[in-house]
Amino acid sequence: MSKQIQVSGLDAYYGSHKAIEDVSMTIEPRSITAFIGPSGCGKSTFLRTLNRMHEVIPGARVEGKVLLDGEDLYAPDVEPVSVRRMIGMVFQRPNPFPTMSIYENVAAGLRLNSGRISKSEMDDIVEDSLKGANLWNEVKDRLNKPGAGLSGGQQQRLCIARAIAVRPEVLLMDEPCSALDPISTLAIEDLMAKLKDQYTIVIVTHNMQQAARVSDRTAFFNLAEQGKPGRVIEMDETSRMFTNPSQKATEDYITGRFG
Ligand SMILES: Nc1ncnc2c1ncn2[C@@H]1O[C@H](COP(=O)(O)OP(=O)(O)OP(=O)(O)O)[C@@H](O)[C@H]1O
Repeated sequence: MSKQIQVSGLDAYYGSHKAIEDVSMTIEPRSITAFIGPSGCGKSTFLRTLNRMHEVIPGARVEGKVLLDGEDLYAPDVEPVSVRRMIGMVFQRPNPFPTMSIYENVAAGLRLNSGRISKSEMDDIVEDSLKGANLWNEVKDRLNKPGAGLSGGQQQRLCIARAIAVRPEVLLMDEPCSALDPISTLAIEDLMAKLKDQYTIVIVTHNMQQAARVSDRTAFFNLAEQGKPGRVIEMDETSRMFTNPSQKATEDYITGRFG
């Protein structure tokens, strides 16, 4: 259930504005890759090109290649919806469907993506997904209560349960903890460490300690200069990036000298 992503020569545009340029990287399965870098350098844009969410924005487009275990995600015969099923996404603000129950929130993605599923099969998947997201014990007695009644950290784990219910290959997380308190943040980080046994995980984070704690590899994005597109300055093992980066700009960013 975990696949490699290979990106080569990727540019992403909003209309005529080129937001990122010439990004190439390999994202390994069963590992966590972190994207760091100053605001506006294109981390979220790049993340959204990996599951074809970028093109949802009118006028937005991509050039270059994204391969999932060798398969071109931008080939003409590939449906963006099937890409988004294989490569799930968790956003900055927990966004459960507010009026739906906890159970229905987890089942929602499956109902959209799969054919008929029996009640008992659905029960099993909902339970497995909530267990997978470390939320089952907290909600098992109130599955029919609204998702909006959970705490922020619980809501984010509910969104992760919803994302994994469709059994994706990859989980993209765009600052998944930035709206959470430190305890909930640690719960999500523990969960990520557990999920990486099964999934390819990519996380955008502004929190250097978080990148250092959770990720195996880190990519540092930056603008070549103001007004120019963002690019990857350096990518390496996280331990090396944070102790002995090869680029001065990486070191300056990590040590808080800019950004
Ligand atoms: N929907 C959009 N329409 C037009 N331009 C956009 C859109 N979203 C982002 N951009 C532009 O693309 C560039 C990269 O933005 P992006 O949000 O990807 O950066 P980021 O590194 O994720 O920033 P942050 O860390 O602040 O979230 C910026 O110049 C931004 O203004």
